[in-house]
Amino acid sequence: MVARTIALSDGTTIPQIGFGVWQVKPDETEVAVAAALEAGYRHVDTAQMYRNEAGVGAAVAASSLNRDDVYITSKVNNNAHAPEETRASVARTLELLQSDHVDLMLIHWPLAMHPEGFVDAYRVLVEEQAAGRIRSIGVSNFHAAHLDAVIEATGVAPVVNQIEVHPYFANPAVADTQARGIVVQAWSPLASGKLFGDPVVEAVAAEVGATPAQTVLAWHLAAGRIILPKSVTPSRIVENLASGDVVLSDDQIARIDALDRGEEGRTGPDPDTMDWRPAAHS
Ligand SMILES: NC(=O)C1=CN([C@@H]2O[C@H](COP(=O)(O)OP(=O)(O)OC[C@H]3O[C@@H](n4cnc5c(N)ncnc54)[C@H](OP(=O)(O)O)[C@@H]3O)[C@@H](O)[C@H]2O)C=CC1
Ligand SMILES: O=C(O)C(=O)[C@@H](O)[C@H](O)C(=O)CO
Repeated sequence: MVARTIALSDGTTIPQIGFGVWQVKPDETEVAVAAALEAGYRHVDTAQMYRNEAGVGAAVAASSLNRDDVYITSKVNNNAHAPEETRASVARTLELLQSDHVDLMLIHWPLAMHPEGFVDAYRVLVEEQAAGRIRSIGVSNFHAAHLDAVIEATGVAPVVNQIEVHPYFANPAVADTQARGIVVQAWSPLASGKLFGDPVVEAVAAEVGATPAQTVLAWHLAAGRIILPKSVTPSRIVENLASGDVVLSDDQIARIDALDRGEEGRTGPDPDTMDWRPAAHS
């Protein structure tokens, strides 16, 4: 398959298909990421919150690939927005990844009850980028006001905004993000599995001779979004990467677009009310 990359506003590029590892158990992460690298993925999406950065780092280190052949994203945890905590958390991420840099570091959630914290954390990411420990800076679960706050405070625009997007939730934040020249990364691109069995998805999949998962992922790719499908099943890991070869017609894309359920389609928290602070970095 053709390796797809997307150009980011800071002059770097990112593979359009990444391997997501939320809910991959820490002791199963190295095996899952090794399978993904073997299948041909060159982009892994982890987070301090997932407690599996060590498995990602171990898989890359044990592979025959060079560190620079693999694009790794992590995310600052919700309990690390104070500047000294952000700095320490980045250092811990690099230690766990066995690397002197992370390709992309995101602010994971803006947090509804602590509106200033994410701006402080973002300022630290700008410093860490200048020091070479972070190649690119991004955000996650940001709405328009959050995006404007970090851009106004630092003059540095995030290169990506990782948000929930899938056929059941088109997410108005997509347009707000793209209007600022920021690339959208779709989290839960398969709606965490809730799309399987949908008659429209099944019908389009049959028409193009692809699986339902590949069809939904191809729908995202056609819109220019980065996707982060997660699987611990080796055959699905291979199947999902092959979505890059699936081509949908304008009519098929429009039929999948029409599945949007608005806010009812969300599978995860709303960033405007999300205020969860998990336990400290492992
Ligand atoms: N920034 C944020 O706040 C968030 C980021 N994310 C990111 O997005 C990634 C993906 O999100 P996630 O919610 O895990 O959901 P996905 O939409 O990727 O769906 C994953 C689920 O679908 C199943 N699945 C995967 N591929 C197939 C297939 N080809 N056929 C049938 N079933 C399949 C998996 O099962 P199995 O593993 O058993 O094969 C799993 O149950 C995360 O890993 C994380 O990187 C997610 C949530 C929030
Ligand atoms: O996976 C992530 O990155 C998350 O932030 C999620 O765990 C999120 O907190 C959630 O609950 C999604 O349903």
